[in-house]
Amino acid sequence: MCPPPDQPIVANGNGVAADEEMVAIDTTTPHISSSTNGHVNAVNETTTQQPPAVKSHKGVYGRASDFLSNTSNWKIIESTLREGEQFANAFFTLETKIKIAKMLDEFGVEYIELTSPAASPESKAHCEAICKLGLKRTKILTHIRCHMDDARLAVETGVDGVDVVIGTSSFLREHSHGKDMTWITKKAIEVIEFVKSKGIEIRFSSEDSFRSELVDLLSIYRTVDKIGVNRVGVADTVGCADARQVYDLVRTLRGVVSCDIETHFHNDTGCAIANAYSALEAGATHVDTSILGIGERNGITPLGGLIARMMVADPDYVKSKYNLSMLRELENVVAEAVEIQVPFNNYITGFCAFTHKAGIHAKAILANPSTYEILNPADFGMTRYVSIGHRLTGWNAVKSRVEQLNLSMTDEQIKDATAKIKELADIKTQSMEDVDMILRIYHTGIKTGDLKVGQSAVLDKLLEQHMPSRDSSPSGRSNGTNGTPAKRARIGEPSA
Ligand SMILES: CC(=O)SCCNC(=O)CCNC(=O)[C@H](O)C(C)(C)COP(=O)(O)OP(=O)(O)OC[C@H]1O[C@@H](n2cnc3c(N)ncnc32)[C@H](O)[C@@H]1OP(=O)(O)O
Ligand SMILES: O=C(O)CCC(=O)C(=O)O
Ligand SMILES: [Zn+2]
Repeated sequence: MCPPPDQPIVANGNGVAADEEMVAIDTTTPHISSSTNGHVNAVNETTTQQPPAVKSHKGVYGRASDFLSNTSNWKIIESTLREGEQFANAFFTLETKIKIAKMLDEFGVEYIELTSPAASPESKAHCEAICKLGLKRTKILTHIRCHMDDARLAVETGVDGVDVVIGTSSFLREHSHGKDMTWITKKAIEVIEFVKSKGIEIRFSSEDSFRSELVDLLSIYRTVDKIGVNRVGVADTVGCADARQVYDLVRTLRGVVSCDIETHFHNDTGCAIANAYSALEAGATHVDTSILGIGERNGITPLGGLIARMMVADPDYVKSKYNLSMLRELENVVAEAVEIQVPFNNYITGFCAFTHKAGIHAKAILANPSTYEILNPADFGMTRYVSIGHRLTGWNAVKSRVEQLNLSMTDEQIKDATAKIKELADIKTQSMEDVDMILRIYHTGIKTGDLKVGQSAVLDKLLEQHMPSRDSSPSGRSNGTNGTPAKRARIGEPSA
């Protein structure tokens, strides 16, 4: 089937190959999705001769210690409604919290964590209301201080579990709660035993773990493990840890406790996703996330970023657990609720996450998307685009458009037309409409014999006749969100 001439080109997507079989693209039946401003949508569906995107981690880089790795066996503790509420702009009404909680349930996260009922009367009421929703899959946790008053409130709300935290670094022991390790251990035991007596899950976490003494950490984790916590938590509260430090601490802890290990990473120094991955490699079982990474200061491991990372490690596992096509909507709902825009370079859903521009990239992407993509946009209900109306374009990308427009042109003619597109794009980015018009005028000129290859001056004249009032304002520019600003190509919209 030929694409309608007013639509951009789509090859059909395959992206990451899950096994090592050779697969390749069928470009004979291009699918169409709409775009403007010089973007070709490129998605290839039928695959033959396509190499695997990455070799299996263990297959290529296998290390003796990889028996510890949980990169194919991990759970999400989604904390948008707790850590996320600590984001400067966040004010969640009950209605918004319910909407987010239901969407997270549908997405498939294993846990959601809610703000402490001790925070305010509304926080307690919200916690109770969310517990009454009867979510299908997701368990509900609340997050409290290591304090009996908080614990009593928490167990009254109907939650499935309680996450208890207390700072163990000297900074927090001296300047936050003022308690020593003996007091902390005693109080932790009291709180844990109380929560356990109610028959719900209990996790104990040491805030600021990476600036705490290892001996203190291991001692308290061992104690709480012995009395039967479901999980211990490691928290990089100030975002100071690197992936190697995370690996070392979690691997050590894995040898000390038998319970699950939850991890929580702040992103102050840009390591939150890498640290979460490293923790899983070292044997952690749970990762805390928030949508778009919102949280205290610049936040924590973003849900979408973690998913992107884990898709590379084990796509089948991730796809089997989570409803990935919901990611974009979840992010949009949260972005709107906290009045921010989805960043232009957001993992998976950023407006240019699957847009390819340079001619060298465009040619290869059109031949096989795995050349320049490690993630397949179709897995997330997203669309791949190739941008063509700019000075970095190449004749192969233009050829795709020519074919989509069903114009009959030789390679030599396409190269000639490409030179004109580049010349014009040196002045301003060309919209898809501009590109189409240039190609059509070129094609007609060639057919009628008015134009020969290389006759730039004649082509200029024809263009002038047919496109006399071409808009010279910049076009094809995005405002950098995954929304739909008026003048830009509809980049990154979910595929039909
Ligand atoms: C790293 C994190 O993100 S941890 C989670 C952070 N979450 C929150 O803070 C939830 C929202 N917080 C609140 O609503 C309030 O801070 C409350 C209700 C928890 C406490 O409010 P207040 O009693 O007014 O105390 P305030 O917030 O000023 O100070 C914290 C108090 O908790 C104590 N504290 C701090 N951390 C802990 C802890 N992990 N376990 C036990 N006590 C703690 C401090 O010593 C201080 O006690 P103080 O009354 O003796 O000074
Ligand atoms: O409870 C935890 O493990 C983490 C608490 C927290 O938000 C932090 O330490 O940054
Ligand atoms: Zn945090």
